[in-house]
Amino acid sequence: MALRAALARFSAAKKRGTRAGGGRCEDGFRQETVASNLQRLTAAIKRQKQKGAWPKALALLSAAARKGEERDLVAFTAAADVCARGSAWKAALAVLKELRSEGLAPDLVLWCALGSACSAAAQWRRALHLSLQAVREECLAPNAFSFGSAMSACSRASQWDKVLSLLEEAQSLGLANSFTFSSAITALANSADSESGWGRALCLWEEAQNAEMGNVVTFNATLTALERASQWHRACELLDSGGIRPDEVSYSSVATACARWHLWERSLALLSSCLVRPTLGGQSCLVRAMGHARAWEQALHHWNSNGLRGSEVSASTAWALEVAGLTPELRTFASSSGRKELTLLDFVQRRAPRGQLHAVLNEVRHFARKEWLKLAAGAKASVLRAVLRPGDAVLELGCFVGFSALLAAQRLRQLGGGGKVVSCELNPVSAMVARALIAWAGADDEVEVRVGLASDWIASGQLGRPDVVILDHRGSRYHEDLNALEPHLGKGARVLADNVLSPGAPLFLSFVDGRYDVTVHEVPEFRRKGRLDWMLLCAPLHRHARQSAAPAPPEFRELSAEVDRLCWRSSSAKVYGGDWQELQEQLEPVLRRFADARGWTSALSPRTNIRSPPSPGTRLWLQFSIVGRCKVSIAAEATCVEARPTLIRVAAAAANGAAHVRTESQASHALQQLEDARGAAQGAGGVLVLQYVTRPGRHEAMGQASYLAPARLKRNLEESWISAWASRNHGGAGSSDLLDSERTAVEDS
Ligand SMILES: C[S@@+](CC[C@H](N)C(=O)[O-])C[C@H]1O[C@@H](n2cnc3c(N)ncnc32)[C@H](O)[C@@H]1O
Repeated sequence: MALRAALARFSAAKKRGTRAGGGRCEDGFRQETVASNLQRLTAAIKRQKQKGAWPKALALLSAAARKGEERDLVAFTAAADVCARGSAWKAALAVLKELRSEGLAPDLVLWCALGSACSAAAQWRRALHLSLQAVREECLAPNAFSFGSAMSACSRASQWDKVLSLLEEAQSLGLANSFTFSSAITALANSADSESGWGRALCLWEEAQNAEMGNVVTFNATLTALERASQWHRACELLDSGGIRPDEVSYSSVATACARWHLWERSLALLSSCLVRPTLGGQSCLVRAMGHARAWEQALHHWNSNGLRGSEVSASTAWALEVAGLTPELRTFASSSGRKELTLLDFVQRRAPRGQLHAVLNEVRHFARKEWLKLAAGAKASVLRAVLRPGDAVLELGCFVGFSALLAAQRLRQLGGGGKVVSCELNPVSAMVARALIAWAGADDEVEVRVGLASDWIASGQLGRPDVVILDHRGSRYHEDLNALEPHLGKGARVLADNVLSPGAPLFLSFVDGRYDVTVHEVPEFRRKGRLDWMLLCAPLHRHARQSAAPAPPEFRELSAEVDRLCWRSSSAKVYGGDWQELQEQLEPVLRRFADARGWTSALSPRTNIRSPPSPGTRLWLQFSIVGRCKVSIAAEATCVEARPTLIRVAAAAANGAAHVRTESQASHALQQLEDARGAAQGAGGVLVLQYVTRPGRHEAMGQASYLAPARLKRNLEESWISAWASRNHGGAGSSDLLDSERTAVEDS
């Protein structure tokens, strides 16, 4: 509005100037400058949208304010749009605040942008409020777009009941359109109950058609609902019904529906009749269907003749060959990404002597200290090692470059040899590097890497009967893949799931409840200062004690969708640290409550055989760094509160301990004490599970000091000491204003 007013003033001034003989008056010149500054500012902000670079957009707004330049509703709306693209809902709300402080009032377009920002960040309640309620509070009337935006937010969060009631409301207000119908049908397609939702989706599609509100987007949403519910014949019928001209998405959905039933010939015919290039997802499904039918020649031909090199279809093609017993040259299927993995291979081969497994592992760790790699190293490696028993058949989902697979092989050797590790990896470059490293380490008899989706390998029935399953691929898939694996699990099987707390696997946590005996190991994340993670060790309960899997709570589904979204986004674009932190702050209390209520969090040390456990009440000298939220180093006297053959649990007072470590000499003194404690623990032949108490009676995060090597201990201690100092002096992260992390990011940018 302000921009429109400015432009109106500008053109009036211009007209006056023309009538006065063509010369510009001073006021006209000023108006022109204002208008052109505004245009420039808005254009600069809009340029950030593609990358979702919201800190830059906010910085541009701030810079304009600093220079005393005018900012109007259009510029603020553009900034909110960029925030929506970057899923930065807090930043979007900051834009609203700033707009109001300028004396401007938001319009419907801005409310929709704010709603979209919340929707993109899986904040569906906020999105609903901003798109509809807040609009009404401002005495504005929501339009069809407001409803569509609210519905798509609820749909993304799997709130399908809410979506359907919003559709009814929109219909009663005469505001339903193709967008609202598409949102409702998409919600049904995404519903956990898609098996029964497809009928409802078809009805809505007919309703939309009758009201002349059906378009290709609504049509495709209906096809997707049918595809997800495995209704391939109904999907084919709808495609042929002639109501709408199908596009590449329509063909790909139906082809995917057929491919799910391994009807690859039908799927191929559909994709071939599509005039535009079918989606990569559809082609990937087709090639996988060919793989399941062992039609590897057709898979290879399709991949070759459709120019699919370097695309996501490559992994499926490589899998189709491997599952048929062939060993394709993985380099052919590798895309250009994977520079880091190839550099790692070169690094290790230059430094570790061939055939020395131990040296290879060390060099991978060494490399990971310079360039971050997503490895289960450090304390996680100790948990992994402790789970293994002599002769175990290990199945790992998520091999990456083979670090944890090699660790498992090393442990099996230490346990007397025998056993085997099979590890699945989706990415051909990572799988290729893993194979090369395994061969270099001389462990190719013990470790086998399979390229392709874990679910495809499980469905192929070629993974044997594992004793130990390591889940380290994609948190949102753990429960489905484990469910498919269950019939193949050996007696006394153990399942070790990594990354359950960070980035998080809420659906898995819900899946194992009542079906597995669960222990949570809380461990520091490798090379991620201050971040704790959970490794879950799960043993299947006896058939009679086992409950059938209950549907996950809605909150868990929402959180899982958000974790997936951030992980997905981080593979192709920058995800700001604040976004991860915010997600973690939402996720952690929910998962902790769930695990605490079931008594899973009383961490059990996986190491067994403590020869002479101290009796309860014994005093032990301890020091350890708490790498959780509090970020304090502790040098403390502790009391043994429990001792079992597998565990020594101690309690220490954090406040006392923290006070000890203020100077460097105190830090080194504390380090010495920690070394003593470590020695004491090892002397007893066991593992210390350390607890600290922040409030009397309240036990929180645990660390496992005796797992840590002295050099690492020293680093941890010093780092934690510094951060403890920083948080004491600067107020700490926990108490910060809602928008602090965004502000910092803006300043950084
Ligand atoms: C965290 S890394 C694994 C790290 C490895 N376990 C280690 O500690 O050395 C996860 C890997 O899983 C792979 N992945 C993701 N989804 C997958 C799937 N559905 N099937 C197989 N591998 C998958 C990714 O490509 C990635 O390399």
